Amino acid sequence: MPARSVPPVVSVPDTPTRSNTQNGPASPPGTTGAAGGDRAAVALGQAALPMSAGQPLNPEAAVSVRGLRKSFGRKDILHGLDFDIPADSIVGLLGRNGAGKTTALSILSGQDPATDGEVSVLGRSPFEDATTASRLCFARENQKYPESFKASHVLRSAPWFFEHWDQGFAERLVRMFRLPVETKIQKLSRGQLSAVAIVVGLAARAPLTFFDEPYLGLDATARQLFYDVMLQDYLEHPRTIVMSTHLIDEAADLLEKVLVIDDGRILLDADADTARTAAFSLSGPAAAVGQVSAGWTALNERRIGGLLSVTLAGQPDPGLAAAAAEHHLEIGSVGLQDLVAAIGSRPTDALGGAAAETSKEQR
Ligand SMILES: Nc1ncnc2c1ncn2[C@@H]1O[C@H](COP(=O)(O)OP(=O)(O)OP(=O)(O)O)[C@@H](O)[C@H]1O
Repeated sequence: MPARSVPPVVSVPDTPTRSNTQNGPASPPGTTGAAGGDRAAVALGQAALPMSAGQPLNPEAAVSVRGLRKSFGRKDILHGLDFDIPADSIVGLLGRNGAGKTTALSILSGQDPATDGEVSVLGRSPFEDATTASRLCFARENQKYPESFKASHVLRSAPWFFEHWDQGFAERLVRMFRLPVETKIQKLSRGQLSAVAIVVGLAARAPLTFFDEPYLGLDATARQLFYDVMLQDYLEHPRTIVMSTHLIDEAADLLEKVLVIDDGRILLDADADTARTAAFSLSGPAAAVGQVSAGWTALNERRIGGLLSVTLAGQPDPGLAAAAAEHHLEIGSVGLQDLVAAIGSRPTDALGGAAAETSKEQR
């Protein structure tokens, strides 16, 4: 049986990924002969797939991006992104190191020009636009400040930049994060620099806030404090918050929508609930896992000795559940972190290769 590369179900809408009729072995007990890839694509759903190109900008969205490209010299970093960020939501921009998250945020915040494409932020083109700049806050730990600046200077000057700045809230945050406001910023630890960014990002109450990995250097207690206080303040003062993060499971409960970016491409664009049910795991003896998962789209696999765990797109149907039970295989849920790791772990030009290899080895 020839191995076949499986198209990237998470980034190619409506593409059947495999058909048992064409490729697979006999259907496992309890399953039909219908294409598992179709099932998986349906289960991932349109809501989980990246937006298709060619749609007009969405005037209702806080951020609307079409065909966004960015190159540095000859190096292409963003390869034509299409996505919307709904107003009054908390959105996670998720992806591995070097995926292009900061590059995208720099463009959305107007600090960098796009190489190509359309970008609408709060209804305007953001690059070097003073109106947009006055309505957004880009909070990051490596923000540049004048050499002599202390956090107290930052907090005193913030009201000039942010119309909705809440000084009392800023002071409460300073106490919560134990920020030494009279120490020069240059002397602050990485965690304290993150705390400065968090205080500014939250107390600014900007209509649109970008947090770029806001937790760098923060201990677990401080990170939880940040998530709690952000959610509380967001509920009291709804606004649009976009947070790039690697610590996905920590932040998962906050997120209403997730955008997964990898190698400058959007791999997943989904509301968080859809993403949480976009995949499941199947584990047990490798041969049985291979047999039962044949026809399903494998996003990732882990092998330890003779045991295999595969992450499969979609949700288990009764046929798969029965086959898994018969072979004493374990079906598990896949959290957001694992889903992102699974879809981001495959080479972009070989998505599905792991699945094909898995199936091949079984035959
Ligand atoms: N000014 C620049 N010149 C050349 N290449 C750049 C520049 N800025 C970023 N890059 C490259 O663009 C790619 C994406 O970087 P970016 O910082 O956007 O990734 P990221 O997803 O934020 O990563 P991380 O999670 O590690 O912060 C990387 O390969 C990086 O080396």
